Amino acid sequence: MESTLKEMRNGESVLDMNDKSGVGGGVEDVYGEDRATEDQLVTPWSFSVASGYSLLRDPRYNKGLAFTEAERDAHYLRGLLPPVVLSQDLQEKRLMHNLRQYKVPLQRYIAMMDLQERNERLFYKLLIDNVEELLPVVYTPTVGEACQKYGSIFRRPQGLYISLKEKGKILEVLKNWPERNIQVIVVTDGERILGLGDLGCQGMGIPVGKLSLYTALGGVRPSVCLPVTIDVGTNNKQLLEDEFYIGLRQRRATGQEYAELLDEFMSAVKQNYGEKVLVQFEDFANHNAFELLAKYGTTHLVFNDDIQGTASVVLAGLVAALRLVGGALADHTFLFLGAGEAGTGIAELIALEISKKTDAPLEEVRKKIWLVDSKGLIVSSRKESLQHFKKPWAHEHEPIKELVDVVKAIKPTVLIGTSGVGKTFTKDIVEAMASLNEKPLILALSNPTSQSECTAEEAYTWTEGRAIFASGSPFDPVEYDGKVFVPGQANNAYIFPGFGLGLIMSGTIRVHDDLLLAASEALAAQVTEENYEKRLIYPPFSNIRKISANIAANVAAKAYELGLATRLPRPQDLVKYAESCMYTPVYRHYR
Ligand SMILES: O=C([O-])CC(=O)C(=O)O
Ligand SMILES: [Mg+2]
Repeated sequence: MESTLKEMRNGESVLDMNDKSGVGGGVEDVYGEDRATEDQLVTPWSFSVASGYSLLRDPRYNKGLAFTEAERDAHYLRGLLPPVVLSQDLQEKRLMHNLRQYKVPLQRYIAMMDLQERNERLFYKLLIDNVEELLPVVYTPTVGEACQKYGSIFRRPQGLYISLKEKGKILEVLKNWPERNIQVIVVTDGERILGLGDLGCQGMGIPVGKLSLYTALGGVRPSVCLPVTIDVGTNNKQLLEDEFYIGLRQRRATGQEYAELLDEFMSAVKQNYGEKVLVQFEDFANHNAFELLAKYGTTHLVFNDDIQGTASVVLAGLVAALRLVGGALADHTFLFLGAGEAGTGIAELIALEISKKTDAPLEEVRKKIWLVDSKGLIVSSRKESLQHFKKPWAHEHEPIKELVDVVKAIKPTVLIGTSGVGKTFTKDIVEAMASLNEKPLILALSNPTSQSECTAEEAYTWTEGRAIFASGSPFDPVEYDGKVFVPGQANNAYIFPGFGLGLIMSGTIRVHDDLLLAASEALAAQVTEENYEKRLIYPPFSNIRKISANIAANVAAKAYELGLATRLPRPQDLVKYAESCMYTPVYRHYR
């Protein structure tokens, strides 16, 4: 009862299908999709071609009520569907209507995940066409709550789970995944999920969500994306006692045991997918995040979104904000609350940018950037007891404990929150910023919304409408004194999809800091006059596919310039090329 399912491409541009180096490239199989070449197909099981009943249950090919009469005849679907044939647009309208009936964000999340598992193209069509409405559902902030409750809302598994039980067998585990041609992996060990802490194995929501954005915002096709959660246990007592917890019920393995599992994973990835697969580290705890990036940065194509992606997006916002506050970056004084991955990552990229622009040595430039951690202002007298990533920021100053006193002493023009702790920019702190600056620049970056250092409304009201504000999680526009201010979302979702697309489409083999600067520059260039009028320092997400194409092009251009790109010859028009590589979610016709 098997039919051969062939797709006629309906206007979607697909990369040169015989060129495995391209985005989603590979060899066409009966699906008209790209699977691996024969010699790569060393699977423990074999593919079968879906038709009839199983076609309806294959989310990658299912179209539900949109199967045409001819398709219903050719693929044994007669009688398995009610008589009506709907257009994809009408399916979208119906689903959006249903989704809006749910008042509880988590219900919307579950409905979206169900759709992803049922009809992938329709899922991406909804997400792309309604990006501003649905981003907060499949991503920050709702994804945070979903991870907290992942065990009880668990339905079909998504992504690949690699736990201590799989030690010694990780290569085999990778081969269990149905796709051979993988180009982007997002991996977490769940130890620091957003600002919510250790969620263990339930952190899987994060790689799944991030990769949905790779496809929706960056146009990387879903079949080449692989979400991975490494489960080495959790130190979250509540989860360990939760009868619905889905992970290993033990405390976290550390030290050599941890390092060995990660090492086996990284080797298996390279062995199975080659050296051009991008591995994005997400939501690891500080110590591991910095170590893994340093360890694998020279041997693999790795990117830490929380350190590098966040840095690039924040730098873009700061550069854009100069249009509103005036001066050059070098004229500003920066103060961070939080000296972890995001804080030190952003600080370092700002310093690098200023140093390149002014020819001043990095050590000099760093002196205008101050960081506060849980013990207060980081100063040189603390140097011995500091973790290595904080040391560059230990400047000469007397110790100060309270943030409000630090603000008064350092007199920053820019205040950035990256501590993962909510409500820490209190009224007195924001007022102190307002008394020091005509237009105080305040970024409350911690996620999800519950961990935001202050709300948009607080930032505008406490500064009498003078603040330039952006936040990691989305806030609605705020009306103050007859004016409407639109807070920007300084979220790495602006950067990583386009950044990853740029790396993949150029066959780049290593991430370099200059590529992050190229991404920032491209993002900042997308902010328009109309945005600035609303005090917005990021372009709206509704234009994200165009923004991503521009980021991808600028990143690829820099990679070619640095000799890191292996896809030759270099395409002439990189923006056009990026656009031509992007996945579109319109249905294909099956013959
Ligand atoms: O997921 C987000 O919204 C941004 C991010 O990487 C984090 O907060 O860890
Ligand atoms: Mg993250």
